[in-house]
Amino acid sequence: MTPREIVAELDRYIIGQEKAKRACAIALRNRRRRQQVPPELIDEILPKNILMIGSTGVGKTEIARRLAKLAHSPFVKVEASKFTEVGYVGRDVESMIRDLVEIAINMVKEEQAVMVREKARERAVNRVLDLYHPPLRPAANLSDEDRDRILARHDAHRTNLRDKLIAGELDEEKVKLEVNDAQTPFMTVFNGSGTEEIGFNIKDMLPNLLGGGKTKEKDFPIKEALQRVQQEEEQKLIDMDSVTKVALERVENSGIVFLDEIDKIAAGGRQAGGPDVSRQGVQRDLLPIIEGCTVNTKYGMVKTDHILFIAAGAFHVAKVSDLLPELQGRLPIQVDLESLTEDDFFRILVEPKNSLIKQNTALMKTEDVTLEFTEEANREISRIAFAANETQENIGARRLHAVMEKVLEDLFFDASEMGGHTVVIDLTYVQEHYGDQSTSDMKKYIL
Ligand SMILES: Nc1ncnc2c1ncn2[C@@H]1O[C@H](COP(=O)(O)OP(=O)(O)OP(=O)(O)O)[C@@H](O)[C@H]1O
Repeated sequence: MTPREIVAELDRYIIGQEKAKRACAIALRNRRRRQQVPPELIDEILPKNILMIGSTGVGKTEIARRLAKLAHSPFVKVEASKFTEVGYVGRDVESMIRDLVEIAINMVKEEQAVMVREKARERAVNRVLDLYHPPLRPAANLSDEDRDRILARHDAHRTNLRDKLIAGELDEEKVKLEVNDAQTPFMTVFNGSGTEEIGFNIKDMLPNLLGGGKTKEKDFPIKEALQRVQQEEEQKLIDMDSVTKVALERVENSGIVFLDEIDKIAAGGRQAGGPDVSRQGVQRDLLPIIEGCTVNTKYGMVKTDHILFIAAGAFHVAKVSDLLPELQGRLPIQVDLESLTEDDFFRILVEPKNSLIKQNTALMKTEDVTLEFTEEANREISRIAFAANETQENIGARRLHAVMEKVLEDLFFDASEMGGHTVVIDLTYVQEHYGDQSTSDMKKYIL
């Protein structure tokens, strides 16, 4: 996609923040451009990583996440303040690459699962049918004629059952499945790096010790049995070697890491606590990863050269210049995100493809309740959210979620008994349902 197309696509979800959207679109395109230049030049061209500066809830993560979705990129969001310098107890910075790989593995596995789903479903139907009505083994002393006749009848019956099974008519019938009887003990292994991987490996190595080898039979309704067996068959059909290969390639060539709260590891960023030296240590550890190095993961080595890093922070206390100059250099594209206005709130409420209004309307539809918001109601919700941010903590557009939840609380409670009705959320509805003195007389609003 060209930067223009990327921005147009981002516009469908994110209101305003034009500069940030442009910067991200350019960075994404430049990564591709850099991958295509002659190899001897690649090292000369610094990757164009981004630093987004803006308060909480103004769309920083949303832009990065949407960008990743557009590019089908593995995406991970990590908080820089959670890291500790190598050699100290806690998460080391390389773990973000391991997390990214894990995400990519799941992503590719899911894609492959979709491709083998039909085949897995067919196998699951056959297996569950065998359990429900096993194939017949006629007695050996029968004449050929009798055997053929019995088999034909049995087959016809099975075909009939098969159709019923597929049609869901046998969903409530029971079959026995073997299930793993493992009671995996809760175990945490602390060490400086990659805690999660060590826990995992021990489990792999010593399945019997952890009861992983034992199975027992259990009754399941056919509907659930089908799902379980299908999942099992999907796992069998998925080629893990190819999943790993594709996932590693995808991380290296199109991975995106969103490094939030980068300001908290800057010198002068008071919130993080701890001495400035340790925060500087984390910054130093970040340098090689952002610049391009090789990280060892349990799936293999990963080169970080082409991973796109988007760092973000509010920089209310610390300043960008408090970051190590080398780190600033690795984040050459710096963009300020604007604070959102009341009008932005209104647009965020209604315009995006996944806007809160659309989400809640869809939720209500599942109860056969039609929800209609009037423009005045949306204006009022935006006004309340904006005012709350002024008087309380400013949490950006997240405030809209909080206000909306409160406004719709009664409705969410009652909706299950209101099927077939239309509810109009107008100005008075919002005013009456927001705030502690909500006078929840729903009847007035039901059409
Ligand atoms: N400009 C915007 N357009 C549309 N939705 C937005 C915008 N800004 C924020 N939102 C919505 O608000 C919520 C929070 O936004 P987001 O996660 O991007 O915050 P952020 O700026 O990354 O803050 P933080 O650094 O605290 O994570 C999201 O659900 C998002 O949908």
